[in-house]
Amino acid sequence: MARALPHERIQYVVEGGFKLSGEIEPSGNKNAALPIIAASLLTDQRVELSNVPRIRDVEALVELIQSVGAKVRWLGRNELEIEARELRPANLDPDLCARIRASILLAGPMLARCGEITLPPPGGDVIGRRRVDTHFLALEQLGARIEVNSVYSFRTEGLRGADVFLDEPSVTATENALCAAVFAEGTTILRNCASEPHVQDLARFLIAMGARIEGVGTNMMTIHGGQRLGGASHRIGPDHNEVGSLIGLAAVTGSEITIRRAGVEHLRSTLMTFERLGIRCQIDGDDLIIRSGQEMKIQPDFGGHIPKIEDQPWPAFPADTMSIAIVTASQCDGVVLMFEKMFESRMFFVDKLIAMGARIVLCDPHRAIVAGPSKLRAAQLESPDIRAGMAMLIAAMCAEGTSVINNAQQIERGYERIEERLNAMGARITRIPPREA
Ligand SMILES: CC(=O)N[C@H]1[C@@H](OP(=O)(O)OP(=O)(O)OC[C@H]2O[C@@H](n3ccc(=O)[nH]c3=O)[C@H](O)[C@@H]2O)O[C@H](CO)[C@@H](O)[C@@H]1O
Ligand SMILES: C=C(OP(=O)(O)O)C(=O)O
Repeated sequence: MARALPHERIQYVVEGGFKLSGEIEPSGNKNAALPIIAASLLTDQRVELSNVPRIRDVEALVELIQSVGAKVRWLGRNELEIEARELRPANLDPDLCARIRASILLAGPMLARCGEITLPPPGGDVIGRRRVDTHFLALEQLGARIEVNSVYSFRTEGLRGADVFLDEPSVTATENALCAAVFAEGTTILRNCASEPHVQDLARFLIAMGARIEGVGTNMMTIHGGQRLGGASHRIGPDHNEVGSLIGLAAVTGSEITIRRAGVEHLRSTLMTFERLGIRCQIDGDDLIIRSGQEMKIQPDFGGHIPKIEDQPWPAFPADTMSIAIVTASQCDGVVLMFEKMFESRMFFVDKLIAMGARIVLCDPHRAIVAGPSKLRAAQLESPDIRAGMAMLIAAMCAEGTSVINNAQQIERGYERIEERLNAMGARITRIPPREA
């Protein structure tokens, strides 16, 4: 049985009102690293991954793949070596599986390599109902039998290609189906699939291992399966949600920063959304420069109508950047409707922003009207999930006084050494307990 990661409780003490300056590079994308680590189980050869974010979700998934027999070694702070010569489809720690959404990503690769796997239900951010139906739909059509009790048992006598229409473009279900399909005999067509940068990154990794995949970056991928996959070296792409968080943070604190290697090709919808809030970033190659003194004026729709910022499946504005857009809008001049269509609990954290002085009306679980700008006061906060936690950190950094963010381990599920990296640019965040050297 894997050694469970401790449930450490972490607090950030944040002194507000300090401007940032300097350069920062986003970490590797959490939601790319997780499926790519899981997909490393598809080969018995050596895989080397770089730019792997050293975050809690990654540490948890690393423990899980070790518990099924993979040999894993950190070669450097962000370099991971994985060798899955022999795998056994057992011994998964239910507590660890329940902590991360990505534990479900073991289904496709383990079905492919071992023909079976039993998984306790996955966890992840508590932001509303998290469906697994699309995973079952896709894997069943690719030849798996699935029994659902208190655990999910997946079994197959042999995966085979199929023409699969996903009932929704689920990110992790697309990733599971992709891993199963590259191993399956024959051709698979995945229709209505997700195409987020992390899905594309996984596909590129699989191609580097020898898979044949067409349509990467679109909502229809064709996979010619059955190739024996080999080892590969792969660099995880930058985290566009972290870039969005840094843009919001720079704007509300009136800072001037440069985000190096920002992965500009994947930022169009993000940049467009911040422009709607009156925040313009300068693109310089793959770097982004956010100047101080942004206009911060919400751009109305034609005719002066109240504009709407809504998340949608890729390539539209990503749902995971919505909480950041909300806190940023609270510091901009004007009114905007924020519309989050996916998770019914993700917006509840706005009550904390309201308590800090933000002018927000939560209309229903999916819609909030934000009227800005408002002066924020320091507060005692509790981070419910990764992105709300980051939004609170941003609020605390532009508030007057010293705030305390409890449950900051949630933030650390997705953002690597964030207090250290922001402090290097002038922030005043104290982590309790301090990090071990
Ligand atoms: C480990 C991992 O990768 N987690 C991500 C993954 O979770 P996860 O894969 O669990 O989320 P899913 O994609 O399955 O679920 C979200 C569903 O809502 C749909 N949808 C999305 C946006 C929108 O505005 N309206 C809408 O209806 C999506 O197309 C999808 O069908 O994808 C989510 C949606 O991007 C992200 O929040 C999570 O961070
Ligand atoms: C919802 C998120 O992650 P997860 O799916 O891993 O819970 C997120 O990254 O914002």
